[in-house]
Amino acid sequence: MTDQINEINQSTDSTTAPVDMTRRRLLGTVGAAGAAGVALGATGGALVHAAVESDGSGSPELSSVGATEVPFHVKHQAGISTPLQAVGHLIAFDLAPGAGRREAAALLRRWSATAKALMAGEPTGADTGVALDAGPSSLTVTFGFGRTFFDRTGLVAQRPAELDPLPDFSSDRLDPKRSNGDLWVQIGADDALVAFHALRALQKDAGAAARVRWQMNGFNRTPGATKKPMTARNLMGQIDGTGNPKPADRDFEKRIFVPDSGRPAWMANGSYAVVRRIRMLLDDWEKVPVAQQEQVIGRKKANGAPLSGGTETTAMELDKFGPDGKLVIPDNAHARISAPEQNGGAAMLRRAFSYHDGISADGVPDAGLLFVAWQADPLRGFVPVQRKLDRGDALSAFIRHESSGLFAVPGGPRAGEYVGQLLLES
Ligand SMILES: C=CC1=C(C)c2cc3[nH]c(cc4nc(cc5[nH]c(cc1n2)c(C)c5CCC(=O)O)C(CCC(=O)O)=C4C)c(C)c3C=C
Ligand SMILES: [Fe+2]
Repeated sequence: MTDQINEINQSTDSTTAPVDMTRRRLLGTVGAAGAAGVALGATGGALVHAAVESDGSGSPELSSVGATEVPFHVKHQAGISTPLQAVGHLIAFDLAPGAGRREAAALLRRWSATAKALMAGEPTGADTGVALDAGPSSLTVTFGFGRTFFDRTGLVAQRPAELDPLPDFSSDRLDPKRSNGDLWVQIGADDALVAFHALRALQKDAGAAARVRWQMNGFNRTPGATKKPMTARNLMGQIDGTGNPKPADRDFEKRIFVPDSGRPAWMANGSYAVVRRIRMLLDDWEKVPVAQQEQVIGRKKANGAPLSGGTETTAMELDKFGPDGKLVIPDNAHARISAPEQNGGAAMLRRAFSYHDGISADGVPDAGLLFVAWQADPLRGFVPVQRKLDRGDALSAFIRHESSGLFAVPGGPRAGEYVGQLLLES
């Protein structure tokens, strides 16, 4: 068994190329989810692995989540339908004064080369050594363009209408300094050092061309931490991600990605990311009895099952009444209001990270959700749902939207190309 090569196709996502584990020579593979090691995350899958590796030195090495590699050259950029990782960094950049299209093209070329190397577990030119010893750890780096990018680069004619500003919502408490940005980078990895290493490398690549506008750091449960595969929990303790469109759904591609023939042409196979930093008012939430918390969401806290009965994956019965004559899933329950059938089919892929930035000046936890919603068109995904939530969601008493961004994320680069090449060389 010493030289056995285990190839495991981690992906439950038909739109993402298989994750490559061939670079590790494994003695054995023992997944917490069983030999195939497939676990459900918020987006429908997260690999759990624990394995013993021999490097020929006689000392066995533990090789676990670190061995998993997500490919860079794929139809859709990695980090959209990729299983949710344990660590995330979201960073927005503004082009520096004087930097235009030429500088932006050079930057995206540098960023793409760095992302490709790091996602393969390879060092970069001036490597800091922070990620030495670790494998790729499911690292993904995803790049997007904000509305202002097109003004700065003289590419307004190429700007998609989908990047029109999001409407104002009555419950918004947005900080403009932590909102929007010319460029957006999402980093995800199952190892914090690997994620930090990528973050530093990409920040250095920015050089004189772009400056960090804002940065947010998030996390999720570590793959393998639960006994069996589970959807993620958020900092309110709820199972969060159950109702997400699944890659196996017939209309998944259509809902989440711009078609191959879509317009503008440079956005073919791309997607639009709505990013909201949503503070959770945890001191208030944690005083609410669990039964009442469940009424707020419309699902059981322990297992995510709808209040109408069944298990996590049972469909909600929105018309079911209890013996008291009341709807068992209240009419202001978050899961009811946000359900596609209540919103003309509007759906999005929610791929969030939790965040915790300590205690804020007012003495309460600065913690919540780095909400990232993916869709082919924000006007048929996030916007109608948030409009409805804004009008009467029971959850709104316990959350506060503090920043917002909307980014056009082009399709994955073909071999030899960099991300956004079709736009920048159009
Ligand atoms: C505008 C979109 C949404 C925002 C903003 C949002 C914030 C938010 N949600 C939770 C917790 C849960 N959300 C759940 C379901 C759910 N939420 C949205 C949309 C937004 N949520 C959708 C489309 C759905 C799915 C509805 C469905 O198809 O049934 C759930 C239930 C479990 C699940 O399906 O994921 C929870 C829990 C928080 C804490 C939050 C802001 C901090
Ligand atoms: Fe939600």
